[in-house]
Amino acid sequence: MTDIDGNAVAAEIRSGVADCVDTLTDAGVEPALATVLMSDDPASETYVSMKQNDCEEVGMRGIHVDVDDDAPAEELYDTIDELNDDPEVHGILVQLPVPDHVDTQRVLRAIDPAKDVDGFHPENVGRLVGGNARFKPCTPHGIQRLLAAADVDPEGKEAVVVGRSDIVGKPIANLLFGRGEGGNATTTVCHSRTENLAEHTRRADIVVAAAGVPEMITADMVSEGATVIDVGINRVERDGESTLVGDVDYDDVAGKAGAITPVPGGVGPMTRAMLLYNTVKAASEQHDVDIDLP
Ligand SMILES: Nc1nc(=O)c2c([nH]1)NC[C@@H]1CN(c3ccc(C(=O)N[C@@H](CCC(=O)O)C(=O)O)cc3)C=[N+]21
Repeated sequence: MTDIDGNAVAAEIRSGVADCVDTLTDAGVEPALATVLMSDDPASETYVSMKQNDCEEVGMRGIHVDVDDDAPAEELYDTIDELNDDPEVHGILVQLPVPDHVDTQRVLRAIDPAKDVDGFHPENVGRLVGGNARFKPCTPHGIQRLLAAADVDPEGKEAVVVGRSDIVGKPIANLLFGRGEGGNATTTVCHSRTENLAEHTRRADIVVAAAGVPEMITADMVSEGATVIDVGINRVERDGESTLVGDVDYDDVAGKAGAITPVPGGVGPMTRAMLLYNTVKAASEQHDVDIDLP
């Protein structure tokens, strides 16, 4: 079994992004990512600060806006409008989830599609489904890069996605069955109402676990030599301590899989790297500066 090292692949992407930042800066464009947080959840705070640290590492400008979690929803919509109108901001990410009194769909529609580096605006979702993506959503794009790094070409293979979320399950399925590099797999999407899940996953050459259920994928559910991509980030109590586990029972599955992504150090760092990638892409398109994307 090979571990697919997300930290290493992400570091390569960041290095390529840093070169793009230099090219843009030389052309007089200082690429900038704005993160917006309307939550007091400590995990969300951690993720946003990691994204800001990533910006710093590649020499990109990072702007952070905090909106009080019990402020009126209008305050978030106004913040987004201001960032849309600011020509020095190229990418906007509103950390999800937002509080219950805020309409998530309205937030996603409010972001200028040209600055929508998450790829969640309906226009960008439509383009992805139409096979003409502007910004590939960060986690699915990161997964494609991890498969490529592990020399796994999905073309003609059986891929099974477990989970049908808008941010991972749906877009990764579209990329896996779609035409183009990293696609052309025969793709099945399983979810909470799937009967005989294991029958599906056992047929898979590639399993993408994105259900949000801690360690639900066990060795009996995967075929010998399969590639297993673990998208889960679940904080659980183990022996009185809080630890991070994926949707895959790593210790069980590692002995059977051909290649597997660990948690942490697999998909997570790739999600963040592809966010930087989308931000330099956004800046290059907004200012018509050619860059060599990694
Ligand atoms: N608009 C929006 N876009 C997102 O992309 C988005 C979001 N909202 N809301 C929350 C989820 C979650 N997410 C993660 C990204 C990286 C790690 C990550 O880098 N994890 C590290 C370690 C994490 C740790 O130690 O806690 C790893 O897996 O190695 C985790 C979680 C992005 N999300």
